[in-house]
Amino acid sequence: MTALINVVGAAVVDSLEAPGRLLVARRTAPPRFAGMWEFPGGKVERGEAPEAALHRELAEELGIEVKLGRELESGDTDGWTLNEQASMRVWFAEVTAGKPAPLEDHDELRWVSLADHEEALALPWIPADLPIVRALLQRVSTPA
Ligand SMILES: Nc1nc2c([nH]c(=O)n2[C@H]2C[C@H](O)[C@@H](COP(=O)(O)OP(=O)(O)OP(=O)(O)O)O2)c(=O)[nH]1
Repeated sequence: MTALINVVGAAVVDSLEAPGRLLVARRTAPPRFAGMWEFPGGKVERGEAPEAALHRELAEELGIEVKLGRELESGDTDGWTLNEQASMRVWFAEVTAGKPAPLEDHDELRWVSLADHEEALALPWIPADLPIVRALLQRVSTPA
């Protein structure tokens, strides 16, 4: 699929080398997504590289700088399908500066276990994110 809207998201983990926890964020808007959990990130702007968009969104929304790790491959160059119009590419990331805070678009951040899959899966995620979360949990429990 060729997405009209390109979204980028971060799987912020405590350590890229040995991920044990994942940082998840609860949205405040729009109403259909408010209260649901997601990967922090947002839309890529015209002329912007996806990785640059992700750094920008993480600085704006959480006040952090990150080092990006590998991409969570979806099998599609556009990334993971969110709906008929939008796809999201997701990268692993580790905080290099700042302490994550819900500055914009979120009212709660939470570090969840990557070992106890139920902790992450029990959250009310944006429904389109669930296959991504499952793939991520699978990915981190399978050594490269
Ligand atoms: N950031 C993010 N957006 C997601 C996820 N899952 C999902 O379906 N989406 C959708 C929600 C939105 O329709 C779209 C991303 O839009 P956004 O509102 O986060 O983008 P943005 O920060 O650039 O904000 P704006 O341009 O709408 O003001 O992708 C996810 O895990 N993270």
